[in-house]
Amino acid sequence: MAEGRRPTHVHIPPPETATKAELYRALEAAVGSPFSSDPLAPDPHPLIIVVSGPSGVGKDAVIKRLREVRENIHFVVTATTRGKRIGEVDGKDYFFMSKDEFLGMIERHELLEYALVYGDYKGIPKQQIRDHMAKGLDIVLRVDIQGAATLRRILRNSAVFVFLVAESEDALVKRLIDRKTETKETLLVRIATAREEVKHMEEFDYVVVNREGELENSVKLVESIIDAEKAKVRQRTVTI
Ligand SMILES: Nc1ncnc2c1ncn2[C@@H]1O[C@H](COP(=O)(O)OP(=O)(O)OP(=O)(O)O)[C@@H](O)[C@H]1O
Repeated sequence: MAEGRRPTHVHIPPPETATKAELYRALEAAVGSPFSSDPLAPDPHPLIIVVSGPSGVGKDAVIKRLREVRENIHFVVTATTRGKRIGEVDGKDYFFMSKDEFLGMIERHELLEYALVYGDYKGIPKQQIRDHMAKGLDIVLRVDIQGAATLRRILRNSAVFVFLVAESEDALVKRLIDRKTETKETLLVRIATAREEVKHMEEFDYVVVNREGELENSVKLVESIIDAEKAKVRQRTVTI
C-alpha cells in the first residue's frame, strides 16, 4: 500500500451511523484514489475443446446436447468425403464434399488436420475456427483418436482435450449395435479399433464416462470442464 500518499486528515464516519455513500466516499478519500470498477480478473480466453473417444461412445450425442444447453460455443463442422447418413444435413453435421474438393483444401493448407478414416477423408477447416474465436466464441472439435493425437501435436497445451469413454466394452458394443448404422464387417473393425483407442486415454486432459442412459451427466461434466478452464489463472492461448 502507498502509505506515504494516503491523506491523514480525512475523517471516516462511523460505519454504524454513516450512509453507504458517505462511508464509500470517505474511504475513497482516505485511500487517496477512486475505487475502480474495472474487472479484477481478465476476460477468459476463447477455448478450443477437443472431444474425442472410440467410435460409438456418444461423441455426437454429447455434442448435440451441449449445443442445446450452452451458448457462446461454435461447434466446428468437419469436412468429409464420406456419404451422408440418413437424417444428416450438409453444413450442419458435416461439409460433405468430393475427394477432389477435399484434396484442393489440403493443397491450399486450409485444414488444421485431416485423415483418411475407414476409407474416407475427414478434416477441420481452419478459417471456421479463426472466424469464431475472433468473435470470442469457444470452439468444440469432434475428432477420432487419430485426429486428437494429430491435434495434440499441433495445438499442444493450447487446447483442452476431453476423452469420452463408455463405462465398459460391453456397453460400447451394445450402443454400436443399437445405432444400426454398421455392417457386420464395420462393427468388427470399430470394436477392434475401440480396444486400441482406449489405450490413448492418458494423452488427454480429462476423461468423461458416458454411462448408459446418463447422457445428461456427461454433458454437465463437459460443461464443468469448460467452466473450470475459464476460471484458470494461467489461461491457455491459441494461435492457428
Ligand atoms: N449415455 C448414453 N446412453 C445411451 N445411449 C447413448 C448415450 N450416448 C450416446 N448414445 C447412443 O449411442 C449411439 C452412438 O452414439 P454417437 O453416434 O453419438 O457416437 P459417436 O462417438 O459420435 O460415434 P462415431 O465416432 O462412430 O460417429 C447413438 O445411437 C447414441 O444415441
